Amino acid sequence: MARGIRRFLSVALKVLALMLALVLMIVVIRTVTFPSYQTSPPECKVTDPDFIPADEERLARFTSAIQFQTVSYERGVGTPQELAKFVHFIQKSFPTVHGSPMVRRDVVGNYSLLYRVEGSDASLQPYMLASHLDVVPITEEANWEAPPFSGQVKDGYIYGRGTIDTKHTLMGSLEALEFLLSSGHQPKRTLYLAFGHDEETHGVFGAKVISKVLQQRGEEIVFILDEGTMVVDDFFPGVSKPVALVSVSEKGSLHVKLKVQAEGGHGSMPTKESAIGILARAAKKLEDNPHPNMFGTGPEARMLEYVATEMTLPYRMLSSNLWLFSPLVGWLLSQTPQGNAYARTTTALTRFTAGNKDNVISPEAEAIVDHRIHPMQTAEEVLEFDRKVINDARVVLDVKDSSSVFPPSPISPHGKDSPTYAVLQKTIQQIFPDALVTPTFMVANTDTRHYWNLSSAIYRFSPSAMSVADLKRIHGVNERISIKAYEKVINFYYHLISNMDEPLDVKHHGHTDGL
Ligand SMILES: CCCCCCCC/C=C\CCCCCCCC(=O)N[C@@H](Cc1ccccc1)C(=O)O
Ligand SMILES: [Zn+2]
Ligand SMILES: [Zn+2]
Repeated sequence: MARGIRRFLSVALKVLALMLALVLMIVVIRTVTFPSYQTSPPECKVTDPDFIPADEERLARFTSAIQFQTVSYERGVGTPQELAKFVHFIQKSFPTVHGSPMVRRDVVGNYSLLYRVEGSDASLQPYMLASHLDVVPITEEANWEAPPFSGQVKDGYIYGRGTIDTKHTLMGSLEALEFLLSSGHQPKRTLYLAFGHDEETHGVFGAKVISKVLQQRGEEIVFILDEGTMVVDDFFPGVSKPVALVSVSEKGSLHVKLKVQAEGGHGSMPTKESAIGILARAAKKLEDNPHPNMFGTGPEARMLEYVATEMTLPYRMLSSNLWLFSPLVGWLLSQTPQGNAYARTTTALTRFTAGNKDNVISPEAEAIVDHRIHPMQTAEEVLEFDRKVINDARVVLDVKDSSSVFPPSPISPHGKDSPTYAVLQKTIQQIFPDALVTPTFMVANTDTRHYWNLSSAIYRFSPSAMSVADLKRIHGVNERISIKAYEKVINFYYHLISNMDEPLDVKHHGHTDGL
């Protein structure tokens, strides 16, 4: 009997050792042979003579744009007078764009702008560059190094709300178009510029209406480029080069309203539990029980695979073997707020409302939870998960409103077989020759959710470089962009518009990516 067990154990150990050796062999082979998704940068770089300098005039136009306080507060609550002034300023600042017979400009939904620049070849499908006119409100004004609507230049940086979200892309694309049209150039392919005025409050009066207008015109857009992820200097341990993150998809959204109604009364004679206490416990449970780590089940894995061959050995091994190491990489990512946003559906408690008097027990309390849904999850699954975690019938969970719930976006074509991704990659490499380029998804949302019906190739990329630490300036304190970075923004659009004069085809570089 004992001999039988010994024999069984010995065989089992041998099988285990064999399996381990096999796994190790696969890991090593994949690490060594993993395909490179990177191509060498094209010849033409930003130092070419046909380069638009951010001279005094262009800089002055940009800093003036920052001075318009085009704040969106809530759905339908914004700053109409500031928007009207900003729209007028744009018209005055780009006389060639606004005077050209090739350009049709429509004001949509009172303040949003839609430009159509007629291409010389009507057989080519148009493309569209999108941005937005509005900005989020100011927080912690006292902590800003320069007043938030000043556009002040300090140590080579322009400070102000909107400098990176996203008046830089709005003004940069207009500067590029103004330059091109002033030099007598007519693009071959028709180009739209679309600037919504309420992106920061769901875009229902701006981008949604622009989308309807384009749909009524029967437009099919070959690709759309909106604000989005950017070139990140310190992307991931083991990658020394900057990485240009092109978002080919976007997380879904679900804002959940939690509501508790309980007995109110005199503050001197409290019952055991209050609406505030019940709601606070429920909210804390949600914070303490995050949604499952789903790294590796969606398009986020591509983000690391595309740069795997450029990583130092240990990280290269992990990224080229996500079939095995996804749980470990997912855990590593979840250690920072930015990485965690790629790994799972996030849960943010953003509002908590209750009570209006120091000595009155509030009979009700409400909170809002802002979920951004991982591409492999649905809003229904997220709501169900929350209900189970809270497990308290006194807490009523509801979708806040219809505009705050939408699924993860479709995934746009990417990789070397996608001509639209390829033209973006080429343009990025012209402006950021050191950067690696990789697809990813957006962890925040953009106006593009209103454009899904117009194009199957929607990209979200802001052509400026920053460190991961600088990401908190977006919607935060001391939002800023360097003059050099703004210059690159202008030249990115200039090169992109020029590149779009060439036929959209695929250059066969590197290896097949199998996508
Ligand atoms: C491996 C880790 C690498 C980390 C790299 C991080 C890369 C950069 C990630 C994110 C970039 C953020 C881009 C910011 C764009 C902002 C767009 C925006 O703010 N949209 C609003 C729209 C909205 C949604 C809900 C209610 C109102 C408005 C948003 O998403 O909040
Ligand atoms: Zn934005
Ligand atoms: Zn924003």
